[in-house]
Amino acid sequence: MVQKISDSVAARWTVLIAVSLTMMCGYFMCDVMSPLKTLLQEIMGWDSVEYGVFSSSYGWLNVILLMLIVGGVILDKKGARFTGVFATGVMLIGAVLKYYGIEFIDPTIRTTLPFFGEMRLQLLVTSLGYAIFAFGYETMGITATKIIVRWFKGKEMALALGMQVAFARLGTMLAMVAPIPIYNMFGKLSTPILFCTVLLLFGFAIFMVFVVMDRKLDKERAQEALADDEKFRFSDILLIFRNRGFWYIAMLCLLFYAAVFPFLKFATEFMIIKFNVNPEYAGIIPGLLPLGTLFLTPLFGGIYDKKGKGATIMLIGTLMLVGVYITFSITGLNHWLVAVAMMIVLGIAFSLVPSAMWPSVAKIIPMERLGSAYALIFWVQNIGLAGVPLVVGIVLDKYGKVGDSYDYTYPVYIFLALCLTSVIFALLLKREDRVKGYGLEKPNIKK
Ligand SMILES: C[C@H](N)C(=O)N[C@@H](CCCCN)C(=O)O
Repeated sequence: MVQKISDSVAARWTVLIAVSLTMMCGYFMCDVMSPLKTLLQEIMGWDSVEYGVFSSSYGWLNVILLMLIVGGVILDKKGARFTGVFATGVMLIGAVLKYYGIEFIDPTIRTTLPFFGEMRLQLLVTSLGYAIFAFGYETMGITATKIIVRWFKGKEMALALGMQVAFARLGTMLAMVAPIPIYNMFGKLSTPILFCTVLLLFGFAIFMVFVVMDRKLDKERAQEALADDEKFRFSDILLIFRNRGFWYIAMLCLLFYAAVFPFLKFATEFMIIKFNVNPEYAGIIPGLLPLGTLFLTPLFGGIYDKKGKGATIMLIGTLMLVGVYITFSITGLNHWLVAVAMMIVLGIAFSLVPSAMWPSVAKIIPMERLGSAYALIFWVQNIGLAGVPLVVGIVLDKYGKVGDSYDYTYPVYIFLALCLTSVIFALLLKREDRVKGYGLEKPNIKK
């Protein structure tokens, strides 16, 4: 008897690896500029506000123009194969524009824009590139999540989602560790971006493996005449909006991620200033964060699959993050070993919450609305990812300037406030689960 592709362990893990590799390349590109903040300042003359504007351009299309929601609708209407190819193509276009901005535009040329006023042309073009990239990247993120749920539901779903996040962290780790050595080797700020762009091309090619396999799965499902559980209806969005559990998890996602990813954008400089780490190696300490999550996210995902306790896992993760920022806020604690220890704790927290959060969405929202639900959650989350770096950049510039350097006290308070609020939403989610019986505390694998 020929084995069905939907039952094949090898097939679903091949799909997972292909999709995860594509995403990994995206994660590399997403944070490649973070370790270069100080160099952007020294070589191009960008200040912290300009760096904040660049980082917040992540949300220009996704949040302000609602393109991320459009991405979710495209996914639910056109399917994962089309959307994945489209999104990866968009990432590539954005990456090329970002490279062009840094490599070819003279940083002293200024331009005037309605609303924005006067700004560097280089900053504008690079930010536009980043905004376009972010649209493709986030759309690919929801696509990858839906693909994994489709191939793994009722099986090792949290482990698979955890593995995808692990690959993603590998991309972030590369972004923390590789740009400065690449810059030192070639002497150009644009070379790390070029390097990522070439990797993205590789990611595009590898996604085709998924396309081929998913076509086979579609044929098989058509023969079995499965229900049209993946058709999108606009009324679905309203149903999602009315779900309180959805809002708790979306708010938790917004606050928790806003306390981690935007911190990474400043982490290299923070290590240099607060912990006196040599700038040459300063990217290595934040690079420890993704390194830990690489192994722990699938581990915690596996625990959730087998033992449950999803809501508790998220609560513990948020509490650990609070501990990290309290430690960062203590003035006298500035030995580099403290930084290393806190990055490890942050890594554990950053494994706990995502490992339980993403599979939990699939327990709160039914499959046919999942693409839109993930898109909405990503949209809410993007408000923080785009807004917090801008706020931090402005706060640093206005209140943190100490000569040529910065005092990070207020930014640390901002991150602390975010994770303290995330604890409240983790508690609310746990209570809602008890009331509504979503099964967040139950295992994912059905016996
Ligand atoms: C940044 C992106 N919107 C995001 O939230 N990524 C998550 C992973 C979500 C997908 C899980 N399959 C992350 O933790 O990086």
